[in-house]
Amino acid sequence: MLTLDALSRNFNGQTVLNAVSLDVPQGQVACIVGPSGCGKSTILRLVAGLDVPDGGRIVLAGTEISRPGWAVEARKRRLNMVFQDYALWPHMRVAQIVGYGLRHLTRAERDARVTALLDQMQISALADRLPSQISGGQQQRVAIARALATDPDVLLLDEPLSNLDVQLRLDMRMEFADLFARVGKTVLYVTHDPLEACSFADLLVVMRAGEIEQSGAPQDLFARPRSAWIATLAGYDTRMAGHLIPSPDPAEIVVVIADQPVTLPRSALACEAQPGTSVTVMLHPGSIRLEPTPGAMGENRLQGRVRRCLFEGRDWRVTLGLGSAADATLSLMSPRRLAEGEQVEILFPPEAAVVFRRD
Ligand SMILES: Nc1ncnc2c1ncn2[C@@H]1O[C@H](COP(=O)(O)OP(=O)(O)OP(=O)(O)O)[C@@H](O)[C@H]1O
Repeated sequence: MLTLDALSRNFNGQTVLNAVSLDVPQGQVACIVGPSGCGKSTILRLVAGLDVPDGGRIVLAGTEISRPGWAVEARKRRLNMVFQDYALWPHMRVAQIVGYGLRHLTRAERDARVTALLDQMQISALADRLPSQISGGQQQRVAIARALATDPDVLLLDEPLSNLDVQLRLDMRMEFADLFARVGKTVLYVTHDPLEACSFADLLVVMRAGEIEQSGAPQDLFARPRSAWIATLAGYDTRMAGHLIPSPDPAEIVVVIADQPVTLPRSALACEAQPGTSVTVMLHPGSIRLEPTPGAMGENRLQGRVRRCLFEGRDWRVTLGLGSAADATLSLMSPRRLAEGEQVEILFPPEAAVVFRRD
């Protein structure tokens, strides 16, 4: 288990981490996501031993490794880090780079381990190349092979895919999912892309302004985001302003959006709220339909008029205006083009919506 216990860090009087607590069980992959400057890399640097906290402590496998004014040296921690720019030594060959941390072994032992690692990362053919003679994706693999060489308990990765092109990023997500499952290490992975994180995270940790806003299994977090901001990260692109009116059933809420009532389960509401409260109803475009879902019961319906219809490569992204209210819009993906000004009815299942108080 890797434990961050009320970890705090200040720079020049500014709080960059504010009492961050997190448990990552042995062998699990935790992905920290959040906007630039929220403190993600600061956490990695503290865990790596490149920095010391101002408050709290870090415990690895039951042993304290960091607290204010004291830290186990970085090289004595059983962890390795893969940096965003890979930090490969330019004058060394791939096999030398991977074997660098194994100089205490005999030549034969080291060679065998390096061969196995190159094989595992599918870069055996590159053993004699310099970093300048291999691609970004290959450099990435070398950096990971080097990090795995000393068999650390924890692997730290800081935005490892950010320098790769879109297709390679997608391929590497799959590779990471396989690799992490195979090596069984505890992994702390920093990214600003929640969809990248979802591919392989056991635990998704959403940070904002130096604090953890929500953490949990990606599926749970995406199904029940705790704030409108996390819902946006999770792809709930459609935001509709409305207000609550009394509901005849205590298990449900009724929200009026552009004069049209919709009924939702009370569990859709992220906080306590009384009738009259202004709320934002959020939906994933994928859960909004133009035709009734066969067999679905109790779908909500809203009438709207097409404002814009933009082609997005496969489907059309349609923006609808609802009623006369300027702020009541909705976007959905349609397999066919809709004409601007066309009147349409959309449907969505009640359990697809999440609702937040609008302050
Ligand atoms: N050594 C330092 N001295 C002063 N301020 C620092 C230092 N390191 C980080 N900061 C500040 O702390 C805040 C958090 O930085 P951090 O690098 O952890 O953010 P991040 O979430 O990793 O961002 P990014 O996604 O851009 O890498 C930023 O405002 C940054 O400017």
